[in-house]
Amino acid sequence: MATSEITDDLPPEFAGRVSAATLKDGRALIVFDAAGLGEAERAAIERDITARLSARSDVNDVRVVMTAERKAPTLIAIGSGKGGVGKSTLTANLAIALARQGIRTGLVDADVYGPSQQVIFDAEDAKPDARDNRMIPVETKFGVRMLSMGQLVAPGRAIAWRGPMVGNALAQMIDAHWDAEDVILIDLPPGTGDVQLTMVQKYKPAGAILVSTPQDLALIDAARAGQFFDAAAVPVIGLVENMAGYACPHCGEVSDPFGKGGVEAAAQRLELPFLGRIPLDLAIRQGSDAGEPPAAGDSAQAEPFLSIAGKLAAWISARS
Ligand SMILES: Nc1ncnc2c1ncn2[C@@H]1O[C@H](COP(=O)(O)OP(=O)(O)OP(=O)(O)O)[C@@H](O)[C@H]1O
Repeated sequence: MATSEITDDLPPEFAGRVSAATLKDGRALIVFDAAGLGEAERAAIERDITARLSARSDVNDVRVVMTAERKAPTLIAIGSGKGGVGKSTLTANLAIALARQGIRTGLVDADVYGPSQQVIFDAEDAKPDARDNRMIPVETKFGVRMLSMGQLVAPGRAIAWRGPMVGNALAQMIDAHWDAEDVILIDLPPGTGDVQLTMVQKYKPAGAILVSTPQDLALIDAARAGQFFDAAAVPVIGLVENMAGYACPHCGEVSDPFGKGGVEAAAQRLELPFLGRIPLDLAIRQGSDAGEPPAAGDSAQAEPFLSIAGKLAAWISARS
């Protein structure tokens, strides 16, 4: 659906103030520059836009974002000491869970070595547009807009990038048109490399969440990543244990292939909050691979993500 078709339904005097108008899967998003307008006038315009667009048969949800007094979105980094521990899975599901709690959430996939968010979000073919030389995040069907390293380069090429290119790509994604978001989750590559350095030097996140499996080695690396954020004065919001407790789909018996409780014990030792435990569950992997992240549904697999998102939301609201 062409953008001009939704703006056609708005009064002509709004034209100069509408900085973005998109319609995807029935969800209309209008970003309105409300500079200089009073509270009552802004509210009246918001009501007017909502009423006009809701009247369309192809619209079932309208979001109007007034931009004049917007603060920059809160950046939250999701990191891990080593790869493959479920950082991307956690980031995607947390973003969706936050959005379900009414927090306008975006996602930046900065995992240069293995960007995977387009797959999880079922947005593999989406390519971001640009306006005023800045990228426009891609809409997804989960109410979370996103940008990914995987959208900037051909598959498999990113791994050859060197520091400055990585920093540049990160800058493009963070400086994009995040006009509609209050919070942006950043899926970092594992470890403490170029992306993390650029992040803390140029785009210091408000806080970081670290994810680890309960294995000793993963935990040692997670502690190291924690020290890195600590040294950069980025508060660690807490630790998440992933892939703990495997429930056999056949007999239901719960076993602990990587041990259990190690992350909670490590959090205690490091004097960091423990945010929750996500079981090793085939349905989580299958949902991610199929572009159906569990946090978007109401299955038991959604529950740990919703609970951790609730703690993150509380942390964010306590600091603002
Ligand atoms: N709790 C879980 N239960 C089952 N499978 C999981 C779970 N968490 C993650 N996975 C699966 O494990 C694999 C690795 O997860 P993911 O890509 O999220 O890890 P990562 O830490 O981001 O890895 P990388 O750093 O390599 O990108 C994926 O196939 C994912 O679907």
